[in-house]
Amino acid sequence: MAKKKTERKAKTFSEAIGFNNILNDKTGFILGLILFLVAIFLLIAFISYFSTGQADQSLVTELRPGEVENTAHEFHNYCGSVGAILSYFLIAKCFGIPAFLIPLFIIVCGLKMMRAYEKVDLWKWFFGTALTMIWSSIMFAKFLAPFMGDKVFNPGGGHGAFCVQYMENIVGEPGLVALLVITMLAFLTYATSETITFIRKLLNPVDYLKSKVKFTVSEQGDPTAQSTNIPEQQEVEFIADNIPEPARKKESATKNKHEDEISMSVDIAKAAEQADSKTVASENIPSTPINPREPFTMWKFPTLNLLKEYDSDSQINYVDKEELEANKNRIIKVLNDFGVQIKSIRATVGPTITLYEITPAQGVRISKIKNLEDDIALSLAAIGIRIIAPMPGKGTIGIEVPNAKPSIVSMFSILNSRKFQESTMELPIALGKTITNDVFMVDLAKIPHLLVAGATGQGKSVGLNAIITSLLYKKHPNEMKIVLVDPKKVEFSIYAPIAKPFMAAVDENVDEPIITDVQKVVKTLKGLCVLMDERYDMLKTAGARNLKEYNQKYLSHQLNPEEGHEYMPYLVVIIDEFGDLILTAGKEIEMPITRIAQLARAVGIHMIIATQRPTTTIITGNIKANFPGRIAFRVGAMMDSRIILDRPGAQQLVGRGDMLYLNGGEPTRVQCAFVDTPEVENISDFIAAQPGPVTPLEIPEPLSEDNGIGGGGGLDNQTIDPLFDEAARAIVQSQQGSTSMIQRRFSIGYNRAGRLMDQLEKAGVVGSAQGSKPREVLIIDENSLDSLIERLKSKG
Ligand SMILES: Nc1ncnc2c1ncn2[C@@H]1O[C@H](COP(=O)(O)OP(=O)(O)OP(=O)(O)O)[C@@H](O)[C@H]1O
Repeated sequence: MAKKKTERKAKTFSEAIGFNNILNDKTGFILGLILFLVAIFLLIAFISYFSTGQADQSLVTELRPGEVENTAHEFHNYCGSVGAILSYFLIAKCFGIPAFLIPLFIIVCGLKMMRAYEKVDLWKWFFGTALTMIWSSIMFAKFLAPFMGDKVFNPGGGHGAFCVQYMENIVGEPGLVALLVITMLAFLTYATSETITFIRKLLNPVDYLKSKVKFTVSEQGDPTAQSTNIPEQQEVEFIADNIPEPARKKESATKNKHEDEISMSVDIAKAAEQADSKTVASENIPSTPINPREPFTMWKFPTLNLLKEYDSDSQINYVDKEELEANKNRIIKVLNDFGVQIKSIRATVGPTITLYEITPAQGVRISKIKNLEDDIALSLAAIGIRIIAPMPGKGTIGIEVPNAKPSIVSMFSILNSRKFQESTMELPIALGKTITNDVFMVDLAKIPHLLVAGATGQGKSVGLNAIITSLLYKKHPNEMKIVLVDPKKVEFSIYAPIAKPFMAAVDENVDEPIITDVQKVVKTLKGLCVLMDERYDMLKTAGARNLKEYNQKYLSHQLNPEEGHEYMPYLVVIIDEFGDLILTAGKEIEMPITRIAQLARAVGIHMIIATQRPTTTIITGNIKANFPGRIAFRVGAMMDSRIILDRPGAQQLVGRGDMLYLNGGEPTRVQCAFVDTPEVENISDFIAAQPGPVTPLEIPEPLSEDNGIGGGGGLDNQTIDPLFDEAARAIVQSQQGSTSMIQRRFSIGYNRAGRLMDQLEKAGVVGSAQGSKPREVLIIDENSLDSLIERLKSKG
C-alpha cells in the first residue's frame, strides 16, 4: 500500500517535471515569480502581435543573422524581436488566438510554485488547457477564419488550418463539425456532470417546462422557500471533487419531475486528520519521580505498519451522485405522496451510510413524518434505513440510508488519526468512524463497563478486536492487564502470545490465561472480587479516591512500597459469549459480574461483556443497570434492540460493523473499524518478541470454594438477624426484594430492615440496591432457599 501511495504521488505534475527536487520554499518562490513574469511578457507580446504582426512578418520569416539584436529597432512588437518571433511562432504558426492559453497555464504554474495556490492540480490544468487549445484552434480555423479578412494570421493558427484541411479531405465538412461537437460534449461531460442534465433538458424541453409550472414546494406559498437552502457552491464543490459517475440507471417513467426542483446540499465528510508518526503512543518517559514503566522502559509500542491499509484510507468516502439524487427524489416523492412538503434536504455522506436531513415546510408536524417511517423505508427499498424524527438539537428529520458501495473503515486509518494519537484518555478505545467521518473514541475508564451485543456475524468479534487493538497500541504492560474469557475457545486464541506481558490470571491458569472453561471463569471472577476488595483497602490506607489518584501518589513517593503499596495497572475484563456462560453457570456468573460492575470502577477494573443472544434472561435488569455503555450491532428484531439499547434502532442497521453506541443520551451510529485476524497476529507477535513481564499478573485466589459472592461470604453468623430466615422466605415467596415490605411484614424499623436486606444480599438471596427500585430476587423457589440456608448454617 505504501508502495502504491508512492506510485500515486510520483504522478503529480510537479514531481513529474522535477519541480519537487529543486523546490525549497525560496527557490520555489523565485522560480514561480520568474514564470509569472515570463507569462506576462508573452501576453504583452501576443497582444502587441495583433497590431504589429503584419509589420514584423517579413522580418521574422526571413530572419538574417544579427537581426535578432534589433539594433536599429526594426521590430515593432512591444516585446522586441523575441516577442515578435515567439508571437509569430505560437500564434501564426501553431495555435492562433487560443495560444493565449499558454501564458495562462504558465501563470498557473508560477502561482503554484510560489505556493499562492497550493491545491491547484497542475495535471488537470495541463490537460484542460492543452485540449481546449487544440480544439479551439481547429474551431477558430474553421468558423472564425472566414470573418477575419486579410489578417496576417489564421485565427486558428497553422495547426488549426492544417487540421481543418486534413479532416475535411477525409470526412468532409459535416464530419468535421460532428467531430468538433462530439469532442466538446465528451470534454464537458468529463468536466461536469451537469452537462448530462443540461442535455437531457435540452432533448425534452416540453416535459421540463411542464414540470416547472406544476411545481410548488412551500405549503405557505412562500416563493423564496424553495431556494433558501440551495448552497450553490456546495454543488459546485461536489462536482469539482471529481466524483465517479457510474452509469445512470433507467429512471421510472412515472417519476415525479418536481423532485428535481428541491436542490440538495451535499456534505462529503472530510477524511479524519491523519498523524504522521509510525507509532501511536508516546514513548516519552513520564516526569514523575518513579517511572511506572520500569523495568521495561524501552518498551516499544506496536507500529502502524503491522496494520493493513485499504484503498479507502487515502480517499474520502466514495460518493455516487446518481445514487444521492435517486434517493433524494424517492424521499421527496414519498413525502409528497402523503401530502408532506419539505423546505430543504441535505445529505451527509459517511463511510457506510448517508444521512438525509430534511427540513419540513412550515406547518408540517414532525409526528406526521414520523408516522410515515415505514412508507419511506419501503419506498427506498433498502435494508438499514433508520429514521430519526426529530434530529436531537435540530429542527430536522434524519433519514439514514446505506450506501450502495460502503467503504471499509480500516484500523490503520483510525489509529493513524491525530485524534487517537494525541488522546490523553486513560483507556482509549477507538471504535470507528461516525457519519461525518470523525474518529469515534471513548474512554473505557469513564464508561466504565461496556455491553456489546448483536446477532451472529454482524461484527461483534471484529469490534472486540478493535477495542483490544486500540488498547494495545496505547498502553504499556505495566499500565494495563487484560482478562480474556472465551467460551468459544477460538475467538481470543490469537492473543495467546501476549499472555505474559498483558494478561492477568489466577494461579492455576497462569500457563493458559485465556479462560475457556466455565468453572475457571467463576473462580477468576471471584478472584477479581477479592482483588477489588484488596485494592479498596489499599486505596483507603493511601487516602485516595480512585486508582488514578492512588497511582499518582505512588509515583510521587507518597506511598511506601514496604507497606504493600505498588503501582496498580488497569484491569480490563473481556467476556465473549457471555450469554453461553449465563446459560451454563447462571447466577454464579452473574453475581460476581454484577458486583464487579457495581464497585470496581474506582479501583480500575473495567468489564466488557459480549453476547449474540440479546434476551432478558441474559441481559437482565441487573446487568443493564450496571453496564451503562452499550454497543449494539445489527439484531434480528426490534425487541432485541430494546433489550440492548432500551429503544429500537439496532434492527435497522446494515451489519458488517454498522453499530449504535449508547452511553446515556441518544445513540450514535458508528461504522466499526475493521481489523483482520492477520493484523492482530502481527501485533501479538510484535509484542511477544520484546522483553517484558515474564508471567501474567496474578489475581488472588478466592478464599474458599463457597466464599465470596452468593455463598454467604462476609456474613457473620454471630450478628445475623433472628428474622433472617423468615425475611428470606417472605421475599422468595413474594419475589419482591423491597425493604419497606420487610418493614411492614415484621413491624420493624427502617434501619433494622435495611440491615436485614444487606445480610440477605451478602447471602445471595437478593441482588444489590438499585436506587428506589426493589432489589432483584436471586432465589427462584423455596427449595433453593432451604439449601442455601442449610449451607450457611453448616458453615457455622
Ligand atoms: N467493521 C467491519 N467492517 C467491514 N466488515 C466487517 C466489519 N465487521 C465485520 N465485518 C465482516 O463481517 C464478518 C463477520 O464479523 P464477526 O466475525 O465480527 O461477526 P460476529 O458478530 O462476531 O459473529 P459471531 O457471533 O458468529 O462470532 C467478518 O468476517 C467481516 O467480513
